[in-house]
Amino acid sequence: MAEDKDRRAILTLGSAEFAVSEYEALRNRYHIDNIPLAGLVGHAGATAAIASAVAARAAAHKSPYVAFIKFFGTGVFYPFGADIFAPLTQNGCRLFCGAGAGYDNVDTEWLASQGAYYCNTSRAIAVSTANGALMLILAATRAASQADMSARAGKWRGDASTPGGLLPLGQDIEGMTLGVIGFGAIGKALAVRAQACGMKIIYYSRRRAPESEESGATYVSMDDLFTTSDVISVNCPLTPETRHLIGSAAFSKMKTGVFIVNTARGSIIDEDALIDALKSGKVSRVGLDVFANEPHIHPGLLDPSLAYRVTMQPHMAGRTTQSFVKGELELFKSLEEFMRGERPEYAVNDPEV
Ligand SMILES: O=CC(=O)O
Repeated sequence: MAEDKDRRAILTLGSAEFAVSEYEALRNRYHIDNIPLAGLVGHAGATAAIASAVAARAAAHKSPYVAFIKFFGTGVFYPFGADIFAPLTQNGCRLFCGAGAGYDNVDTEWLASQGAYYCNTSRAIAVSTANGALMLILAATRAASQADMSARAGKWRGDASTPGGLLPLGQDIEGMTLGVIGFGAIGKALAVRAQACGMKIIYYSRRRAPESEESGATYVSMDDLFTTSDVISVNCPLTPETRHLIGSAAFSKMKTGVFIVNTARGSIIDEDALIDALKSGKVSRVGLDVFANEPHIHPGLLDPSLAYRVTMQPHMAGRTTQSFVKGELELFKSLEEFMRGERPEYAVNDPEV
């Protein structure tokens, strides 16, 4: 093994737990320091741990970290911006990779201003998240939440004393129009799956996808998507433009009885407006994997008068063993590309220097 001084140094928050042999191979080529997650408390704890790892390396006269990886399980330390990353960027770290698709809690613009890349792992979780969205589409259309509550309460198919009363018949999605908002890797994977179930797919995204990637889905305006969809699935990133994209104005354009599924980010939907739309019957049922104020869930969605029309999960759609293996491999791919002096394929920003 090369002397430590010859090996470029990487700092990680957490450690690989899925693509373990590939990680061991990296350890032979690079010097990797891990900050263990156990015992690390909150954003302040992670900030202090990174600062102290950088300082310890400098005190030992070792070359500074050139790359930083945050593994799965580090969402609890959000947000990741100047305060947490400055000790690294100030010492020349120019690659930041994070497990997961969303990067709404990472200041990628600030990293770019420091000359650093941020790379996500959105392809890795595309299949699992699309499967999770399809599961919620089926759950919403088949009234799965109400059926589950009724069975657990010993009420079989319900009665007047069960929230929602007698269980409604489910609705088959075959022949329904699915409106997909956001047509990245996840939206595309969902479109293919929903089509296999006989749905007609329309989508809206900032840019139309190349025809070869549309898999038969039709590009429409946002308004057309709102007015013609029987089921709407949110699959776009959370940005200042998409915050509360689905609010009272959007609900007023939708078909009465529409089904809504969100596996992207909670704040893309205005939850107060969603609760009003559920109460008025504009929205029939929803499948929610994400919430505006995680891990807290809007009390209106938990209220027994509505809960039976809401299938919910604690942000699980992208979390499978398989997607976590792929996610770690994507982190390593970005690292290797950067180490070879290339622009990493999964970089989401453009470093300024
Ligand atoms: O929500 C999950 C992710 O962003 O990876």
